Amino acid sequence: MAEIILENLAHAYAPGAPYALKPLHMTWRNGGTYALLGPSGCGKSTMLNIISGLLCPSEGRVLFDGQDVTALDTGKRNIAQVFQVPVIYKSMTVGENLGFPLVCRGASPQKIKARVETVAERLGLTQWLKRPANALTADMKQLVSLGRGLVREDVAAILLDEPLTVIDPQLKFDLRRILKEINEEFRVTMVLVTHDQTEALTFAEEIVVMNHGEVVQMGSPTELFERPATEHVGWFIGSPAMNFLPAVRDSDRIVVPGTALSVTVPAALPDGELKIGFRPEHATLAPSGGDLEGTVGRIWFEGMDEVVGIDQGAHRVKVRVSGTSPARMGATVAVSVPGDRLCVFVDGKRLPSD
Ligand SMILES: Nc1ncnc2c1ncn2[C@@H]1O[C@H](COP(=O)(O)OP(=O)(O)OP(=O)(O)O)[C@@H](O)[C@H]1O
Repeated sequence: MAEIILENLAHAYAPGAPYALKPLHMTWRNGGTYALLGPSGCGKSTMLNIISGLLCPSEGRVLFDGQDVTALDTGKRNIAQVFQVPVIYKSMTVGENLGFPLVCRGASPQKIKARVETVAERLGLTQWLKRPANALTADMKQLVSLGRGLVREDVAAILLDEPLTVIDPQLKFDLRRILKEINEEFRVTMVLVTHDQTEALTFAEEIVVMNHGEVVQMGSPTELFERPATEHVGWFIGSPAMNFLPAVRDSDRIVVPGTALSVTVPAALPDGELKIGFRPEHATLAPSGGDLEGTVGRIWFEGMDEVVGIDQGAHRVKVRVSGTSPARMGATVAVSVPGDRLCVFVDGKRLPSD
């Protein structure tokens, strides 16, 4: 288990090529759970491969518990990795697969047996231990891959590169729970790469949101939801996405024209395109009054809630309503948002409000 520091790290795949990973500096807590979240091509795998030692960064250093491991290859970093496609040794049984990392490190047969049994029990693999691993379904093979990552108690970190993609939805849910339980029990640092926000938000204590090779925000699920650093995070985290309405400065207020939505101009307001953003969860509907009025243009379900899309001028504002809303298509409705839930964005970046 290790604290991981990415010190002034950056990566370009060729001299003079644009950064695949733009310069960053961050510290990951010993025993923490982290998710690298972002769209395809944003640099998640580049960052994970630098941590695992598959890739040497073009700038900066990787430190495990203060030790510079930048030049060490994967085998010397004492990490466990689980990939998108299950990796199993076809000629071995499930039990032999699970125990293999311990065999390679010369552990005693008693130690291997005890540890394999513990991990197998955790993952629901006990009844399969003596079966050939090759006969398993893709789901089960991925469980074995995961189990091999967990069998060593001394690993610095477990790196999980989209390991749940091949897993069936119900098992996915169970596996996320199992991963969290394992983290709580063994306090091993875990890093999950995913492009699925639900996976990231339910697994990790801290999420690193990436876009175009840049870390745009690192924070807890609540921080990302309540205080998105950029418009991109507001769009990417939350379902439905945050509402954004164009705004203008009107003496000492920032206002959304044609509405009563407004925020006091902060002491320092940089020049740039202004928007006011708010979460659909923080808005409420009323028959009239409110901060803006519009026409109901769409209603759809999100789990147990209903989302009402209200057309206001050229914009559609989404309001999340618990249960079934009284709103009807084509009706005029009013939307209210508490002032402390409004966020101001300048050129896509949120102005700090606290
Ligand atoms: N070996 C390589 N050589 C050159 N460019 C690369 C290489 N690997 C990745 N890239 C580029 O680096 C950028 C980041 O890629 P990366 O694979 O890290 O993104 P990602 O977020 O993991 O994407 P995905 O979710 O699709 O795996 C992309 O523009 C990609 O084309």
